[in-house]
Parts: sequence; C-alpha cells; structure tokens
Amino acid sequence: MGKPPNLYAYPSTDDLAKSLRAYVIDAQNNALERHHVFRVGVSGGSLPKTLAKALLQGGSASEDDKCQFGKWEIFFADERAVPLDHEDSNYRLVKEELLDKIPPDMGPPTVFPIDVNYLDDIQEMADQYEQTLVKSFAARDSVKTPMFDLLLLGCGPDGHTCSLFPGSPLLREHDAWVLPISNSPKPPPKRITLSLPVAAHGLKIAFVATGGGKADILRKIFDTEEGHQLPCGLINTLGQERVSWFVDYDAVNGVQFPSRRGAL
Ligand SMILES: O=C1O[C@H](COP(=O)(O)O)[C@@H](O)[C@H](O)[C@H]1O
Repeated sequence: MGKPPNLYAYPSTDDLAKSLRAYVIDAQNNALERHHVFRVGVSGGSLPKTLAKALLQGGSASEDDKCQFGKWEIFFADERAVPLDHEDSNYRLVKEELLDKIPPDMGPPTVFPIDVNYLDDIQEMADQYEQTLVKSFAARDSVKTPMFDLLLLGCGPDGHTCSLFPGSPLLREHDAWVLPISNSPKPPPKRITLSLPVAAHGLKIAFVATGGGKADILRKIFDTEEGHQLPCGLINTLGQERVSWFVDYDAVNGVQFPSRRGAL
C-alpha cells in the first residue's frame, strides 16, 4: 500500500496560489534537470485563473524560483471540440488567462492545441492528439503510457476530471491515450480527453479546487467509498502520493480525510 494523496488547504486563493507556484516550479526544475523540457497537461474550467495567479506573480530573484516558460510544452488534459476562439474552448481560456500575459522575457511556451480540422470527427481528433503526444513522449522515452512531468487538473461538482465523467464507459479504456466523447453530460457534448491511465500516470498530479461549491463533492471523494469510484477518486487511488490537492478552506469545509493540511 502506497501513501495517500496530499491535501493542502489554505485560507484564501492568494495563499493557495503561492504554494501552487512553489510546487509547479519544483516540478519544472526537476523535469529540466532530467530531460531539459517540462511537459505539462492543463485543464480548463476554474483552473487556468488560479494557475495564472500562481505563475504570473513575481517570485524571488533567484534562478531556482523562475518559471522558464520557454522550456515548457503545454498539452490539454481535455478539450472541447470547438474552434480555438470559441467561448467554450479550454485553449482560449488558458490563452486569455495565462499565455497572453506571460512577459516576453519568460517565454513563450510551446503549446499543443487540438487540430480544428477535425471538429466534425472527434475520433480522428482524439487520434491526432494522441499522435501529438506520441511525437513528444514516445520519441523521447519509448514509453507505453506517457508520463507528464505535471498534470494540473480540475474537479467538477460531480467528481469529473478532464472530460472523464462518473460512470462513463471511457473509464474502462486501458489502451488509448486520448479518447473522444460525444455525449458529455456537461456542455458542450463533443470533447476529447486524456484516458484514465494517462491522467493517473503523471509524475506529479495536482488538483486545484476552490470555493464552497466544491465542498460536497470533496467530502464525497475523500470520505466515502462511493467517492473513490468517481473519476477524481480513481486518480487518487491510482496516483497515491503523486497526487496533491490544492484547495481553499471553503472547498474543504467538513472533509474528514486525515491527511496533512496547510502550508506545503
Ligand atoms: O468541463 C470541464 O470541467 C472541469 C472542471 O471545471 P471546474 O470549472 O469545475 O473547475 C475542467 O477541469 C475541465 O478541463 C473542463 O473541460
């Protein structure tokens, strides 16, 4: 039995952002030491705003405390099958919240959006995105399952993460790296998503959840057997101590999970 996931709770999103920054920079520095590139999978939803707060704040003057965005490869943990400038696009959200605000001397990162030529064929879109991962990961590492240096994930109010929804047959897929979904319970219906084995295989996996609207689902995920079967719960079980949750006090209100709290 490995160790359980880490749960770090903070009084405010400002405090959370400081700690998330330190965690991301540590993951970045370790990755750059290992293979000179930092491969990150990001989600949409509420995450990009908090992430931007974390990464765009000034750190100390030290080299070890800098986001070296020029060495980042950014992939999408899930994406909606819409044009890149559509209001539902996760790419657009990450671009507006983070990418467009990176000072020129810190970047730019290499970003891998979906291929919008396949908006009407999401199986093909998923296959193409998988090929994008193959080019970046398998070419370098010859791996069966790609291991992101860091996955930054959200947690929906139903316990979904990426576009892996509770009870979906996609949760049983073991071979594909990227999957199409045509009937997402949350609009828009057509999406692609990392599969569960890939989403659970990150070297580091961070969930970010803020606000009282997340408290019910976090209680379920951490404190009930039923919650362990939800997509976020499955990643907790598979990822164990590689998983860290960054939450504010409102989101974690009433959670009993007896893990470490407070500062990282
Ligand atoms: O639809 C999605 O929802 C999840 C969770 O979003 P949140 O707004 O509740 O944080 C998000 O992680 C995912 O990328 C997105 O496509």
